[in-house]
Amino acid sequence: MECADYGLTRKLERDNLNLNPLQRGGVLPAAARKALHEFGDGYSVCDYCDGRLDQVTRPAINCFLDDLADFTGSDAVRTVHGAREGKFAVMHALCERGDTVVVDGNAHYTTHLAAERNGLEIVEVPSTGHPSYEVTPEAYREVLEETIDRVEVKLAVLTHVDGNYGNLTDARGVADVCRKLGVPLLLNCAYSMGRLPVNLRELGVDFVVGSGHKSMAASGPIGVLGMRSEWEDTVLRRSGRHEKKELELLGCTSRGAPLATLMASLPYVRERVSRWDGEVKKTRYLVSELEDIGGIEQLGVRPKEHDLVRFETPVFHEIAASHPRKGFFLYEELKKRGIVGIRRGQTKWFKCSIYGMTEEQVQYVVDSFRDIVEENR
Ligand SMILES: Cc1ncc(COP(=O)(O)O)c(C=O)c1O
Repeated sequence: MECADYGLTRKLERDNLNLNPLQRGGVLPAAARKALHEFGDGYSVCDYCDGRLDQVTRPAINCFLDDLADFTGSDAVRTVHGAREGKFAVMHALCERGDTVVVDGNAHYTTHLAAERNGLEIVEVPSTGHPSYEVTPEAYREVLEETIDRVEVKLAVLTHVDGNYGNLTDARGVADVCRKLGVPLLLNCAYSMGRLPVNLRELGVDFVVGSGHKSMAASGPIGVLGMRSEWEDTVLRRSGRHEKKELELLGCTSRGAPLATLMASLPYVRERVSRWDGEVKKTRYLVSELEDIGGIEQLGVRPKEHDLVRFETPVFHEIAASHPRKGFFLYEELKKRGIVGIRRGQTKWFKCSIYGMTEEQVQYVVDSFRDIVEENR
């Protein structure tokens, strides 16, 4: 049945309240949906190209990149296919095979893969472990100093907000450490740029990467790579054969709808970032209400500084043990109430986000969890 049309519908996930953190920051506003339709054809932004994507004036990609540089506090900015491609490009430009990079213990798998594909050795800065899993500037300093005693460290990578616990790291603190030790720092902002204020200059980092489809209301795949001017010659160096083309970007990155949606969403994203404090407040409310039910506990740093929350949920695990639907009961009870995004069959823990929901919707989510516990305990 699904194979006939390849199952190309996501009505369930789109029309219900979706708690999956991955899905909350990439929802398109009306202007981006219009741009998606307008620029859906193949090379749709290339009608008036003179050889460089970042210099196209119709649509005004050149002006958009100036605005994006301003938005991220970068000297130079380019679009890439995703946060991972941004990390890969910087590692590729700065490092040789066999070089060493230092990354935090909460790094996303794509940081590891970018390093692995570049043939780099990874040294990890451990987190504090259960229950807060915090990565501190102090731990960063210790690992960097130890590593620098042995080998040259070509690059440090810090996950601004990680995808497991939603911990917001002290980027400025880590940047101070890196600057003192002479190591360039790339900040992975996949879960922050487009949700909360991120400014390369103010944070004192060398590079920022963002993810359009994760946190910037773009259809994707698309990402953002911002840098200080001193890295432009290295990261944006040109091809020997095709003098206009930037080598690390393989000439051009996204050439159509993903870029058009990112562009259309920038004014909306700029505005929503200014309301970040309200998002944090809603998330803290969710945590306090769910913990109040009993048998539900937030992991990660407290109080929350980001909308992604990981909960340990022994109460749901205990219910599952004697429930006729076993571990599937939670997914099914939520679905009955129009809530999706918690993995089927999973009851020991879950990750969720209420980013962008109204206060009424948040209250509905809270009440639903409370009812499910009361009706099944
Ligand atoms: C912290 C973090 N970094 C990077 C990524 C990957 O982003 P992209 O899909 O833009 O490469 C993710 C995606 O889940 C993430 O959570």
